[in-house]
Amino acid sequence: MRLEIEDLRVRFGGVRPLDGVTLTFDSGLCGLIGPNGAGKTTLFNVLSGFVRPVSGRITAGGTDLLALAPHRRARWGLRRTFQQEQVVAELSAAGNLRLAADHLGGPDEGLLGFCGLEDPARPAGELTLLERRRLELARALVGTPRIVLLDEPAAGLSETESRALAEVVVAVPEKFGALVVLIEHDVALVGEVCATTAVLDFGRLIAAGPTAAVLADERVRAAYLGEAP
Ligand SMILES: Nc1ncnc2c1ncn2[C@@H]1O[C@H](COP(=O)(O)OP(=O)(O)OP(=O)(O)O)[C@@H](O)[C@H]1O
Repeated sequence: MRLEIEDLRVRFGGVRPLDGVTLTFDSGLCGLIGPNGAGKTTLFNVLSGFVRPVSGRITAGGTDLLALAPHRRARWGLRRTFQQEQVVAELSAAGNLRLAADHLGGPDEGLLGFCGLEDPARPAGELTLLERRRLELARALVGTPRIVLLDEPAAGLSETESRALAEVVVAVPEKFGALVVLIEHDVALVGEVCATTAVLDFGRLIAAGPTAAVLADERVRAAYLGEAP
């Protein structure tokens, strides 16, 4: 599933969170990194339809994504998670999944198990942070996901927990045939799990390609890792 973004521009008053971004995500698990305020979440918001760009084109597997209303993008197979938790504490894990599946089809019997949640009956409010993140991921995989946007799913998790969650994330592209874009602050984790990575800085793309080369790029080190070029 190829996602092509062309000359994308977003303005919030005088702020330009995306300032002419052209970028292709090809397939598999792709990293999206950059300093705070670089425009990563805004890009997800444009892709999922929460923010309308002033100009640009987005084509996903040949479909003009911007021409589709947000709910039609979801039905088409666009999924995302948010930085703020979406799970309902009073509902069971399975109940949360059913809620997400209401308009999107499914849920698949094995989805919670695939995400590492063994007890579908447990209320979400009793789950650990890692388990809730597993549930958020499961919610983003209901129906037929074609593009899955994950906005810092490992935020607040320990290193061990992040790796445990990443184990599931890396298995998503093959299992579902979906493109996964992962926003992640832990650059080491991105280096471990993402074959390709794109870097935003001040609303512009400063590097993209094979992750190892991108992380070694001088502009990336200067902008993102705080090292002098
Ligand atoms: N609704 C909004 N109104 C005005 N400015 C906004 C709005 N949303 C985001 N911004 C600004 O747009 C820029 C990009 O923000 P965005 O959240 O996309 O960055 P980010 O790369 O996801 O950052 P972080 O890593 O901190 O989540 C920032 O300068 C932010 O303050």
